[in-house]
Amino acid sequence: QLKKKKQPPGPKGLPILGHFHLLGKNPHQDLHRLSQKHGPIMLIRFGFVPTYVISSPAGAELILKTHDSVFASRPPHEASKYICHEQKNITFGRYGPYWRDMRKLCTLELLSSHKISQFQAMRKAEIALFVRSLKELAEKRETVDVSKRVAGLSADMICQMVFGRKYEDKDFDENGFKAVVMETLELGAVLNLGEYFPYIGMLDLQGLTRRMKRLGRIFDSFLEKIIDDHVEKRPEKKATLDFVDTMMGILDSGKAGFEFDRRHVKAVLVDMIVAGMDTSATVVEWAMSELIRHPHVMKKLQKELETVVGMDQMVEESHLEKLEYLEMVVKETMRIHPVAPLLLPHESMKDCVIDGYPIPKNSRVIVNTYAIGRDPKVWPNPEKFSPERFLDNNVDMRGRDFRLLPFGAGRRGCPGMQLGLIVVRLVIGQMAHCFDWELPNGMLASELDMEDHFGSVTCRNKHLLANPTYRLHI
Ligand code: HEM
Repeated sequence: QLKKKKQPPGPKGLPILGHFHLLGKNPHQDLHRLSQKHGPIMLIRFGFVPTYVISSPAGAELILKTHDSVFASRPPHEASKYICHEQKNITFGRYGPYWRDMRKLCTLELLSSHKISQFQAMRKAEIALFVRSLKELAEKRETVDVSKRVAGLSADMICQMVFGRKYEDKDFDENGFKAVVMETLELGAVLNLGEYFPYIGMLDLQGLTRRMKRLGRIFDSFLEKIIDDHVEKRPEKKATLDFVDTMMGILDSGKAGFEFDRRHVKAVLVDMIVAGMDTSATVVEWAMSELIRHPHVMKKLQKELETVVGMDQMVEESHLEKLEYLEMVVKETMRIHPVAPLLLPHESMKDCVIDGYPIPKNSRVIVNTYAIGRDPKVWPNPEKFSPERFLDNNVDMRGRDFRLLPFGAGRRGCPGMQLGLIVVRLVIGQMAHCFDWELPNGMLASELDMEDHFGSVTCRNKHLLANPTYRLHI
């Protein structure tokens, strides 16, 4: 029956290869351009795998809400196979009882409001250290590598939640902690021909399998060591259990109620580090870039901070609720610069009809939130950075409004959203409150390079450099 229906439009592909050749370094932008020509539901082919690209709020709603249960799986993912014990992680887990149980366990035990609030004091302490070190650089009139500093702060915060301590680069592997996480993110997003052409996969022409196996070994020995350390030092005396303590407690108690051993713990720990670390840092990096490029927006935000927080104290988490303009700045940043512009790939588990078009079982579906965020039919004047567009309209960014989906929506929506939003609002608010920022060497706002670097997390292509000046009265 499906075969009789008309396929969605799409560009002309090459025999066998399909459409690989149409995608360059920033595929979200290439797909955006193609969808402007071919429409909001577009069919392309990577090798033998049909891929449906959705670029409208109505299309996204059909995939992530109306037919959520059909599209809640992930395609095979080589990187997770090697690094996360045969895709036993949540991010790339295939839909099924194991993924459902594990996701529920993480949501309840690791990413709940209760757990997040237990780490509030840690976040406060880390951010105070961060501000102090920026203040020292400001006094010396030094230029700050904002991207690098924010990534460092985010890594310190997530490592303390997950492992109970910070890690210096040298503790991890000779290449450094950050470098290993970055390589994992890169391999997680790379177009891996092996996933599309099984025989080519066996040849490993891109050398990816070799790199993935090596990363898998590095992560594994690092995590084994950490787990052993935790098991040795029983956590009874600890006031706050980190993620390793919590997971090992569940493992020891045998109460998980599903297959749950060290492999599963390790796979999920990789998830938490990789999904939690650079996502939040990248939102902050983009927000600071836009605030520096738009001084009137920065001023308005600082005014709000002056009124709500005051110049004689730093921003606290308890202030966040009242910082409405800050919330609008965060929404506007994620509209124009979604850190996961194509979300993560979804896969259909059954044949389904979407807007009259047949989508067969085992197809890939990509929701292009970058295209939705820049569609003039959805957002008037979409290229303009203007937080005021969210004034008095209650557009939700938490998965209820399909015009703005920085965290996805539905069964596969981001389970770390609450934590991510606290961190990004707190760090952006703090940076704007404590400092004025200027581009270095008299660079004009219009000269700041705003190019994307696509990956599992789509960040700035070039680091953001800026000069801070301290502005608080304490
Ligand atoms: C502001 C920061 C963040 C943003 C913008 C973000 C965004 C996203 C997006 C777009 C997805 C994919 C949704 C889909 O495929 O439909 C996702 C999935 C996920 N995120 Fe986040 N995320 C953030 C922070 C975090 C944090 C802090 C954690 C945990 C520590 C986390 C853990 C996860 C996990 C485990 C998944 C996979 C969910 C699944 O496949 O079931 N994220 N995130």
